[in-house]
Amino acid sequence: MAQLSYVSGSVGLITLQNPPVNVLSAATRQGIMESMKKALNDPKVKSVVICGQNGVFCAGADIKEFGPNISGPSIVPLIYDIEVANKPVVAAIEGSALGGGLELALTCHYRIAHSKTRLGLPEVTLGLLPGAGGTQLLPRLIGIPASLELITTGRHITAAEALQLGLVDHVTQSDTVDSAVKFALSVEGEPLDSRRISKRPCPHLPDLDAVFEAVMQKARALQYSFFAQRAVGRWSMPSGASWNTSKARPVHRAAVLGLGTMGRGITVALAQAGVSVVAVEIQEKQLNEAREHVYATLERGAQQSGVSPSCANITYSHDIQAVADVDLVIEAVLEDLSLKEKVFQQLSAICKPGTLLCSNTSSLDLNCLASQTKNPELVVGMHFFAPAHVMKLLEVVYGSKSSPEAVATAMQLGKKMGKISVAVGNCRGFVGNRMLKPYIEQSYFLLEEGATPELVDKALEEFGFPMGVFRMSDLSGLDVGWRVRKEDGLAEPVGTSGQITRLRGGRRYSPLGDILCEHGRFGQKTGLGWYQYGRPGGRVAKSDPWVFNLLEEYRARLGLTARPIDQQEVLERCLYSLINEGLCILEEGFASSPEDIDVIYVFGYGWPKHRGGPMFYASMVGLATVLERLDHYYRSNPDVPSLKPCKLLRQLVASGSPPVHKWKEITKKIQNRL
Ligand SMILES: CCCCCCCC(=O)CC(=O)SCCNC(=O)CCNC(=O)[C@H](O)C(C)(C)COP(=O)(O)OP(=O)(O)OC[C@H]1O[C@@H](n2cnc3c(N)ncnc32)[C@H](O)[C@@H]1OP(=O)(O)O
Ligand SMILES: NC(=O)C1=CN([C@@H]2O[C@H](COP(=O)(O)OP(=O)(O)OC[C@H]3O[C@@H](n4cnc5c(N)ncnc54)[C@H](O)[C@@H]3O)[C@@H](O)[C@H]2O)C=CC1
Repeated sequence: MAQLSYVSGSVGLITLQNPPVNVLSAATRQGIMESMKKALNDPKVKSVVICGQNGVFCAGADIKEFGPNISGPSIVPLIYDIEVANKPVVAAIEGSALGGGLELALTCHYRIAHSKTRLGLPEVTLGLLPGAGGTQLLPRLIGIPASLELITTGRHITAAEALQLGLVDHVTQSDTVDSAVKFALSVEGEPLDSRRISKRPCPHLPDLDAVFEAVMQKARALQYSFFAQRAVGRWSMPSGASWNTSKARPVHRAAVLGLGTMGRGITVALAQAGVSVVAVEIQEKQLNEAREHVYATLERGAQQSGVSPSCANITYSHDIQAVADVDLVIEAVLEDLSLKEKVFQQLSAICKPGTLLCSNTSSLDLNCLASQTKNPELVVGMHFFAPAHVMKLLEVVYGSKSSPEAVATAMQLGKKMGKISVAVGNCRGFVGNRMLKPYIEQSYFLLEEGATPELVDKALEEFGFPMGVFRMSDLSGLDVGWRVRKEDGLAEPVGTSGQITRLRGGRRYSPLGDILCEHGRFGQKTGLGWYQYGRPGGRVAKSDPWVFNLLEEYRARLGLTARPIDQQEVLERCLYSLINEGLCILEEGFASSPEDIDVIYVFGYGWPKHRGGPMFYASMVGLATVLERLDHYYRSNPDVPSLKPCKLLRQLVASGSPPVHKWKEITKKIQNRL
């Protein structure tokens, strides 16, 4: 299971031979031990190279061997013997060096890796620690912060990253074993003391406590997130109705109305949950496309999960009368109030008594829709996120007349569809989109003041968002917000020579997003937005000089001088204004707990899970700090109301900044609406 051969006169080549991935089975460990012994005792051998057969170094311990009766030589003395060897030992790493495989490489005196190699300590994913030296050797080689990250996440890294970290000595594009043999020849006879990692001191870090505290905070945030995810199921409404006093109705048959982007995803998610669906679309072309799209998505999903597709459960129609006998309808027609009002009138007339009428609206007033029906208590919002069959989050929106039973039914259906459902009140943008508004607004203001989309996105991506605000806006389409701003009377044509006003209704307003849309730059779909994408539908964002010119001209037209803006300011302004809005929502009672808000942000908006969510993050940063910074920014921007710290934030700070799970005691006292 490990073979010793002799190459280039003085190199002993030990090849692990345990296909397919050369795991350290008992026989392989035995083989390595015996080959090492032979090579070290052989006077002809001046250096040793260890490699794996078939282009794979070693995938670690043989997981199949784990159990009470493990036999063969123990890995720790084996590894020790390699490190203390008095001839240089070089690891020739190809394919994978994982777990015990990487530990084996760490005991060698030198490491040469092929550029396509992946390295890592994935033990944590198996419920183990890298106990064969990994926890001790890696920090001595690459430092504590990088080791902590690799050990606690189990992340695999590329050879390029390993080289950058100092984990390998050299990366090659050519034959790894050849390179390692040449290298071994070049170091024969050289002193080895400095190459024995266990003999090195652990790198000194002046702020070691801070490093460990940051890791502990991450762990606390993940634990918080785990419980928050479960807490949202225990929903309550301002009336006092809650999950344990309200019974959900069974939903066997549901209808989806409007088979555009959202309706298709919702149809897929319902079918996958085993609910039979009546899918209704007025446009013949859209209906046919939707049928194909839904079928293909279900097929793909079934292939991946190994179950048979649920297409038999779906019937398609272009006639709204087809919804007459369903238990629940999810309306997903265009975002147009008069159209939706008409649709709700029709549904109320057609559906059998007791049918729940849900809307997927993202911004319209649910009470207006409910008022069009005979039974407004049966109307709730089911706000899915695109793509609806993938995204985990569902906001279940209750209007002023929604019955607890209707809310319970939508929550239960969401759960059945594999969603994390959060019950929220009916305010503009509900919870998630309402909080997004000040976040986006601040990012525009930062551009006016001197930032670039790249700078803002970098700060947010390094914070942990998968995409910064500008890349995200390009992905979801800039025209969507533009349409809403036009309807709200905010967006006015700017043109090239007209006067630009930056105050609307006494508030600061940035028309930058509107200017982009006036130029037909709607984001990825048009190939141009805050970045350029090469072609309509392109996905790779590249910096666009056109945007830089626009920003310069815009500032010049307004007499603004660009100033340096650092990442800290980006984070404070974008995140604290979003947090402030979340606290307003809590204060006003549109969300019943900080956990609800955090779950919405983690599962719907890419907030990094290891930072818990906006409310948890605020408490980690310190509510007093958030308050002080908001006060600071509001003083210099009195025309930006979203920077004005809300009452709840002041009260929380005045009460000694209690931990998140104690906020309810304070919010209960000041919730004054609904
Ligand atoms: C006292 C002695 C006790 C020792 C105690 C020391 C403690 C330790 O040292 C701790 C450890 O190493 S724990 C193991 C850590 N290593 C891993 O988690 C790597 C797991 N493997 C992979 O990621 C991929 O297979 C990999 C990326 C490597 C390759 O991916 P591919 O997609 O190319 O191939 P797969 O289809 O995944 O795998 C091919 C076949 O190999 C089997 N296999 C992979 N890793 C194994 C492993 N570590 N142990 C046992 N079998 C393993 C895999 O199951 C598959 O087999 P078949 O399903 O039969 O084809
Ligand atoms: N696109 C998104 O990312 C999200 C959209 N939403 C909301 O979902 C709803 C739908 O949005 P999209 O799917 O993006 O729109 P879309 O424009 O892709 O699809 C709407 C579909 O409704 C059809 N339709 C219009 N009137 C109809 C009627 N009377 N009966 C049956 N079908 C009718 C249209 O022909 C069209 O196919 C909107 O309220 C939107 O605000 C909610 C969350 C995210």
